[in-house]
Amino acid sequence: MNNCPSALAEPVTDDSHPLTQPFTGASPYDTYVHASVLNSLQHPLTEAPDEMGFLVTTQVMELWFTLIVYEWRSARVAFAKDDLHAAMDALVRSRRALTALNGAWAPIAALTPAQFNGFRAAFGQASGFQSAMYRHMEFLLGDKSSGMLRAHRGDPAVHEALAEAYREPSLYDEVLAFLHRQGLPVPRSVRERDVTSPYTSEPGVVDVWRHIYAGPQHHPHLALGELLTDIAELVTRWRFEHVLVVRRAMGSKPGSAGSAGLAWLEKRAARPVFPELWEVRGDV
Ligand code: HEM
Ligand SMILES: N[C@@H](CC(=O)c1ccccc1NC=O)C(=O)O
Repeated sequence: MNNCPSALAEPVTDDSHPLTQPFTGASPYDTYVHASVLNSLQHPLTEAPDEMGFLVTTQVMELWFTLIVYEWRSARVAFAKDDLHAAMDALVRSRRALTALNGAWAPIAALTPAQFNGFRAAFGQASGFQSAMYRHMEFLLGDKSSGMLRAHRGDPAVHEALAEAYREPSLYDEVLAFLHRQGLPVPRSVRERDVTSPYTSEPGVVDVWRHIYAGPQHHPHLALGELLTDIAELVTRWRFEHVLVVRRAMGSKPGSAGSAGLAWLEKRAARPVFPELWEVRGDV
């Protein structure tokens, strides 16, 4: 900290200015942020002018995935402790991160097939399909899949982190357990379900949300339902934006990971997140 009241008024080009005195070693900024590490991780494989934007966009999205996973895991812990305020605070932070994530498409949203082809061959079989942090997000949403976990077996550290998320209850499982402890009749079959199986819509859970949505409009449980709906919508918007970017850059060619490409992604994007929160709307 600089306590000299006149320091900011002096021209910073002056060699004696306190703001421009050299640091010893790395700056405190770099020590904290590791900007020099982050900014040394861009290694395009071609001279194609659009590759850097594609690489940085992907890296930026990975960082947002990390933050979203962090917030959902915090929310899950808070629900387990019946701390609705802490859980909602984490979910609100995750909603802002999701909004930023979705804004991150901009640099690559209008790649032409020729621009994308300029570097596509260079990354071989690499694909966002192999993103462990994206898969962690899906597992937290309840989208469990032993096959998607198995794909990471070759990388033990990554596999173990994902395997833990696979074995643990999802964020939505913890929300339903919380609502049950709040006195709402979440069916036993849901509370005692095998949490490693993918979550699918349950009529008894639609009933719980119907009770909440038909009740007082300023109840905290309804605010929770709306916050989860915002999150579900933003995840679905990310998936549909991805579909549009893919359609524009490569049409219906097969994907680099070996999927059918567009048709496969369209099917995945159509899966509802927190299904009962969408079904209940037709019942209120
Ligand atoms: C021009 C841009 C992009 C194209 C053409 C593209 C294309 C594809 C395709 C075809 C797939 C299907 C899997 C395969 O067979 O490869 C896929 C999956 C995926 N991509 Fe991209 N992608 C693009 C940008 C991104 C970016 C920036 C991210 C951010 C990390 C990303 C994340 C993912 C994820 C997470 C999946 C798996 C989706 C799932 O499992 O449902 N993609 N992408
Ligand atoms: N699946 C894409 C490749 C791809 O998207 C990708 C390749 C390397 C690093 C990140 C990627 N991002 C997202 O899928 C394709 O089929 O071309």
